[in-house]
Amino acid sequence: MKRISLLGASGSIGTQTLDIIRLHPEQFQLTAFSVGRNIEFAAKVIAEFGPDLVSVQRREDLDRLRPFLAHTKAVYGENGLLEVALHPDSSLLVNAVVGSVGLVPTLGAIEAGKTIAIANKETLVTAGHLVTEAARRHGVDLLPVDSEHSAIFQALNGEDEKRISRLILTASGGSFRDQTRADLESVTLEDALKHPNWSMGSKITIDSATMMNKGLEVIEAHWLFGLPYNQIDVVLHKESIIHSMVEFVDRSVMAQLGTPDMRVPIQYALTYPDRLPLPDAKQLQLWEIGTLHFQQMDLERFRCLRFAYEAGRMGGSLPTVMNAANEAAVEAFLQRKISFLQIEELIEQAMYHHTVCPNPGLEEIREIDAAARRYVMGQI
Ligand SMILES: NC(=O)C1=CN([C@@H]2O[C@H](COP(=O)(O)OP(=O)(O)OC[C@H]3O[C@@H](n4cnc5c(N)ncnc54)[C@H](OP(=O)(O)O)[C@@H]3O)[C@@H](O)[C@H]2O)C=CC1
Ligand SMILES: CC(=O)[C@@H](O)[C@H](O)COP(=O)(O)O
Ligand SMILES: [Mn+2]
Repeated sequence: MKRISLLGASGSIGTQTLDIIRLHPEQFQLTAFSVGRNIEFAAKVIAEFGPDLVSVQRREDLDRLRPFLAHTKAVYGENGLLEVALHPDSSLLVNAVVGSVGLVPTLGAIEAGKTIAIANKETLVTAGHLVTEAARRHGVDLLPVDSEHSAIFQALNGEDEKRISRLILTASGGSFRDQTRADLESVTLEDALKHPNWSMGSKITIDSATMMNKGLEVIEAHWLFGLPYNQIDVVLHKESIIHSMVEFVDRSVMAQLGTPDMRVPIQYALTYPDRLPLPDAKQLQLWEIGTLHFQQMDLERFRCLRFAYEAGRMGGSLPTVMNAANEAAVEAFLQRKISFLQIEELIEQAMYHHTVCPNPGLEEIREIDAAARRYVMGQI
């Protein structure tokens, strides 16, 4: 029996993780979980799974949750996320929270020797050097949940990194893949939230539309698989059937395919190195799809992808700034305070304005993250 702590249970990845736990009650048990503001959902999870611990984002929400607690202890805020991650009975942390708020609980769980199933890419982007170094020191596995990284992990199948020549991430192109830059001047929030292939939380859906999602994923791949940026490529593949590829030194390319369904990589991270059936996942029938399309990425059309390569290559605190500026700008777009194209303008300004700190520690990361958010808010 694997006992699981789950951060971000009420989100898109969180609810699908609960589906997997529900599907295999003999394999998995939910020990502790967090939500943000969705208290009704937390009450349902407590009634169904009877976990030991729940964390909510805000202290004032504890009163709303109290009538549903029974034997479940309730905590709140960033310390609450850490307490969930550190629950002594859990051996696995599924980090499905959105944003760099996931960093401290991830580092805490690694230091406590727990396996990490990581969906929360912002944590790896903002402080990949700290997370991977802590995982190495404590002998902890970082198991990818993100579909592209799970695809690479599966295609690698334990091969030594010396035999890899290139990682090839696929990008759907997001909501505006067929629009020109001129078209982007007048797109709306509603348009941006319509992802062609995946149903996901609002922040990542906007990231897909700006192509920042792929930028974050390039940096995530660098940290998870230890390859330099000149060995990480992106190809536009509008069907999202090939989830990513690995090219080996002999030019052989391994790809992982499947119909778009996040429960597949989530379940693989939970069962690794084993596999379990997922009977109601739609079988891939290539004849139904007929044709798969591929296109070279245009880094002027998708400027956020260029920013991410620049931030990743420069390293130090620049990825922290890019990530925090993106989080703040996307939040402002979701609140209709800025236009779609202002997201990338604000990120570029924040990166330009920052003096890079070469090897930031946790406290510096937190300060630089907060400063980048303040900078973006000050420009709006
Ligand atoms: N959705 C997907 O298919 C994929 C997602 N990812 C990554 O997984 C992560 C989660 O994405 P997704 O599930 O789509 O996001 P959602 O927005 O659907 O869910 C986010 C979760 O985090 C909680 N949350 C948000 N802010 C805070 C906070 N400050 N403190 C505590 N909890 C908070 C939310 O709580 P509440 O709703 O209760 O307020 C919710 O449970 C992201 O990093 C994303 O990039 C990666 C690959 C695919
Ligand atoms: C499902 C998943 O992993 C998302 O990150 C997805 O990849 C988004 O698609 P694009 O960023 O390629 O549009
Ligand atoms: Mn992805």
